[in-house]
Amino acid sequence: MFLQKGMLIVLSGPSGVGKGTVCSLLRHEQPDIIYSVSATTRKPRAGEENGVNYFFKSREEFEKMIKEDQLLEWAEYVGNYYGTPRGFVEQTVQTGKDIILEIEVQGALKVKEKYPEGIFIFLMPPSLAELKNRIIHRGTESDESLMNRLNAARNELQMMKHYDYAVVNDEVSKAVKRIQAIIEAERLRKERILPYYEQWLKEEL
Ligand SMILES: Nc1ncnc2c1ncn2[C@@H]1O[C@H](COP(=O)(O)OP(=O)(O)OP(=O)(O)O)[C@@H](O)[C@H]1O
Ligand SMILES: Nc1nc2c(ncn2[C@@H]2O[C@H](COP(=O)(O)O)[C@@H](O)[C@H]2O)c(=O)[nH]1
Repeated sequence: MFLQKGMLIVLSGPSGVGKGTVCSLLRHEQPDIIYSVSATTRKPRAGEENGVNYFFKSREEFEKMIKEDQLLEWAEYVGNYYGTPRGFVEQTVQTGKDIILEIEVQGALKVKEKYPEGIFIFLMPPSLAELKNRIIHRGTESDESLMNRLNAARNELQMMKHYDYAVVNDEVSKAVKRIQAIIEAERLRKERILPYYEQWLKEEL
């Protein structure tokens, strides 16, 4: 647990919904937001770079990170570990900058337990059939991984109720605009409304 200065934003949702795609455009549109790079034991996909897309680790290295409490959250997802390096997130919010974590649902709910002041956004597919199309057309998964990811998606969709916001990714640019509206509203609440509210409570009537 750490004292919040910048906002911690969690973007989560089932595999293939478009979290990475939406985050790339958001990153372009909103360069003031910092992106957390996760650690994983998954093998790199073509074009992925260590330290840019993920910090790629062996299972032993990842388990050492868990033991040394280096991760803010971690989860085992369809056979691999994924986790958020704690130090970078803590330093970023301490310096007053907003950070976004693009993570799956089990990990997001762990962050919510530790850090309920975070902003939790669930990215939804227009339909399950479209979700399946998107993972297939990405062309990165084996048949087994595809089935595992779709099975996980059914459970993950039920966890949507634990999030602050649900955003449909029908069109990438529209989804990004919705997320930007959420971030703007949350910034206004935090910077312009909460400080006055605390002041009013101290006033003598
Ligand atoms: N709004 C959209 N309409 C059509 N296709 C989309 C849309 N958003 C993303 N896609 C496509 O869907 C596929 C999955 O997107 P992406 O890799 O961003 O998903 P993800 O949620 O990050 O997946 P994972 O959790 O597995 O990393 C990609 O091929 C991407 O181009
Ligand atoms: N709990 C966490 N989940 C993470 C993290 N980084 C990424 N992810 C999620 O894992 C799945 C699979 O990712 P893929 O790159 O293999 O397709 C996806 O939902 C990611 O968002 C993390 O640090 N913690």
